[in-house]
Amino acid sequence: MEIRRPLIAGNWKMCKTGPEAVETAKQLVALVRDVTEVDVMIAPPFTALSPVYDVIRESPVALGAQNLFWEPEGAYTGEISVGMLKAAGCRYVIIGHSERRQYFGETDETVNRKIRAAIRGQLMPVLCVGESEAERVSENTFSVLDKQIRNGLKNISSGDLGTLVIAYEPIWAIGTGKTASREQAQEVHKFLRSVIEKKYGNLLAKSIRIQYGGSVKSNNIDALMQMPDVDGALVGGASLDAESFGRIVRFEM
Ligand SMILES: O=C[C@H](O)COP(=O)(O)O
Repeated sequence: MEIRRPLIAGNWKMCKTGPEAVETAKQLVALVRDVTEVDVMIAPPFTALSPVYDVIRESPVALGAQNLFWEPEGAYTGEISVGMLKAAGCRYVIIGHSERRQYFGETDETVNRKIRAAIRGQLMPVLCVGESEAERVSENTFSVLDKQIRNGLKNISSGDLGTLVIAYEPIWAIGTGKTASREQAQEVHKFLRSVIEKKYGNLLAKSIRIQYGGSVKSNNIDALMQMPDVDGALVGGASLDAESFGRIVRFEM
């Protein structure tokens, strides 16, 4: 039986100071207070995690972080551990976003270490994968994604995969206004599910949630969510405004 609870997540990237994030979180809570059928998550910058948690703790909105470091503590200037994220109220953590791969040198190997640290610390990892425009044009989309998933999930057993979410974010669609068509998204999500099936079996493949990300807006979410293998969205720009993100959370099928 395939019952996957949709997960709509807002990645606020390097936007909003603490007070600005608190204000948006308050507006969002008022808009989605009665939402019960969808999991909602927002990932503000590190500096806003604790104050935002104070606003959302009694609401359906869960807190996520945008990154972590795999060591528990020590001399790692500028890094944040799983324990710190949990103490700040986080339940989710986004790992391997293409911006981190592109600008901060993250590789499949570091992504894998971060995923394993999140699982060890009982944070729900959102593993981001996606192909560039050149990789799509040269028809390498599937091989690129296959490699990102297999390397990202190296040495992770099926027992550990339970809470992991995959976010498919084609790089050419991020912040460009160029959304993948719902058919393109479905084709890739189905492929990703088949990769999980080969590695972990049918049951896990059917239960794992796969989000789409890349220029998701209030006017395209409904079409995307109608596709059978699209289980939610990882939203950037359109999640910065509570009204527009609230509408995305209330997608219509
Ligand atoms: O994590 C979110 C994605 O990078 C999508 O960003 P976007 O909705 O601004 O295109």
